[in-house]
Amino acid sequence: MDLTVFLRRCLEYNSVPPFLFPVPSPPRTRGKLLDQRVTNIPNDGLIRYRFIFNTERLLVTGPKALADLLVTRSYDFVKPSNVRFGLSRLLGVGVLLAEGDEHKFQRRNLLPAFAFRHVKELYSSFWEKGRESVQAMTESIINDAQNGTAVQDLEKAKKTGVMDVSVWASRATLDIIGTSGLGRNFGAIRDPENELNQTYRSVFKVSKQGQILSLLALFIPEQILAWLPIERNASVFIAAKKIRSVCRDLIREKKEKLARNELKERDILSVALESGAFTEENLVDQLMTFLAAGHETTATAMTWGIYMLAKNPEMQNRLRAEVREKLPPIDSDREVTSLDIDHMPYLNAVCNEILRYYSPVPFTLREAVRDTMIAGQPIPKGTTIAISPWATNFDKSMWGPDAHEFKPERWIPKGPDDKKAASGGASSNYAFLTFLHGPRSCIGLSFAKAEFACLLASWVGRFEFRLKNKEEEDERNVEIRGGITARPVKGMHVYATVVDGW
Ligand code: HEM
Repeated sequence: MDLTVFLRRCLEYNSVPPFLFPVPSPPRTRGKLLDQRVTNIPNDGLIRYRFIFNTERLLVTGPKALADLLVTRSYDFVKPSNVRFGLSRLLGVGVLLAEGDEHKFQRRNLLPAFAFRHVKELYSSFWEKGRESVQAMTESIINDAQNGTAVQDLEKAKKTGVMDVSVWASRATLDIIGTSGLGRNFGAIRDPENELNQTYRSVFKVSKQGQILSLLALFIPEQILAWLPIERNASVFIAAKKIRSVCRDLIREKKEKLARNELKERDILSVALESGAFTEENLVDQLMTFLAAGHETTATAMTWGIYMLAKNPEMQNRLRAEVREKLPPIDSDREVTSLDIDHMPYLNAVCNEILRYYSPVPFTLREAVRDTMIAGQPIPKGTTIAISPWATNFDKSMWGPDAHEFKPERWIPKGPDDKKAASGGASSNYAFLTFLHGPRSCIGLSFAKAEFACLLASWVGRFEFRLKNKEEEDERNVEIRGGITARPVKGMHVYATVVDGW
C-alpha cells in the first residue's frame, strides 16, 4: 500500500488503526494493521495526515526527523495537555508528566536509581518472581489437569492446563514493580484477590465509563470531566487515594530507616530517597508513575512473547534448551544474576525481537510548545505530532525487506566483526522506537529488559506453550485493543504443559 492510501484511511474514523488513535478505538486485527503500515516514507520522514475535525497532524518516522523531535529539540515538545491533565489527576506530576526544567530536574535525580549499575542488583529478585510465578502456575495447571479440562492425551493431560497468559503476566509484573520498585510486595502472584491488588486494579483497570470519558476528553476539557458525578470518577479517586497512602507510609518507613542509617534495601524508591532531591509528596507521585508506566507495559511484552513462541515451536524449543543449559533448575535456590542472563544470546535476541515486533506502546503524541523545526521543516507552535513504534519498527527502509518478519536471528552477530547485530541489523538506531530515544525515552529500559528476560526464561524453561485457539496461529485473527498499550482484546489463552527434567 502506498502512503496516499494509508493517509486516506487515516481520514476515515472507522479505519484509523489503534496506533494512530489515542483513545479506545474499535478492536483491530494485526492483518488490518499490517495492511496499513506505512511503506513509502518521504525523504524527510514527516507524514502529514488529517485527524478528527480536519485537524492536521504529523507522523514522524525518518531518523533525522526523529533525532530532532526526540533528542536535539526534545524540549520544544510536550505531551498534549489533555493527556497530561487526565493522567496527573491520578498520578500527580512525576517524571512521566513533568515538562521543561521540572522534568530535567526530576529525571536527573531519578537516573541513578534506573542506571544499569543499580538495575543489575535487581536481577536476582526478578528471577525470584519468575520462580514464584512458575510455582503458582504449576499448581494451577495440576489443579486444572485434575479437573480434566485440559487435553486428550492422558500422559500430557496430567501436566497440562489452560491459562490466560496475559493475566499471569500482569500478576507477575505487578509484584515485580511492587517489590523492586517500591519495596512492597502486592502479593498478586499468590493471591490476586488480596486488598492491595484489588485496589490497584480499580485505579488502573479499563472500564466502560473510563473509555467513554477518554473519548469525551477529545471534545470536553478534562477539568470539567473530572468533576462529573459518575461512579468511575468516585471509585478511581477513592482507590487512588488509598494507593497513595500506602506509598506515603512506605516512604515514611524508609525515611526513618535512612535516618537511623539502616536503609539496606536496593529498590528504586530507596535509591531515589537517598538522593534527597524529592519532597515526600513528589516521591508519592513518582511511585504512582512507576506503577502506571512499569507494570502493564512489561506484562504486554510477556503476553506477545508467549504468543509468538507458541506460534513458533522451533524457536520455543531452542530457547528452552538455552535456558536449561545456562540457568540453574527453577526449583534450585541458586542465585541468578545479570552475568547469567546477559550471556544468553538467544534469550536476548528473542526478547529484542518481541519488543520490536509487538512494541507494547504502539503510539504516542507530542505537541510543539514553540515554533520550531523538524528535519528542516518549520513546525508551528501547537502542532500535534504522532510517533509510532509500530510503524517505525517495521520500516523497510531501515530494517530491510524482511522488516515484517519475526526473526530473532537478526539480533545475533554473524561473526566477530558484525557490529550491526546490536541494533538488529537496522541502518539506524532510530529504527527501534519501543522505548523512544533521548531525554524523554523510557527511564525504565534496563529494568524492563532485565525483568522481561528473567520472566520469559523462567516460564519457557518450565512450560511448553501452545495456542488454545488454532485460528490465532494467523496473526490476522487476533483482535488488538489500542490504548496506551496494545494488547489482545480477549487475553491470550494457551495450553501450558510442564516439561520435566529441569
Ligand atoms: C517493556 C516494557 C516497557 C516499555 C515498552 C516502555 C515504553 C515506554 C515509552 C515508549 C515511554 C515514552 C512515553 C512517552 O513519552 O510518550 C516510556 C516512558 C517511561 N517509562 Fe517505560 N516502558 C516499559 C517499562 C517501564 C518500566 C518497567 C518502568 C519503571 C520501572 C518504566 C518507567 C517509565 C517512566 C518513568 C517513563 C517516563 C520517562 C520520562 O518522561 O522521562 N517503563 N516507557
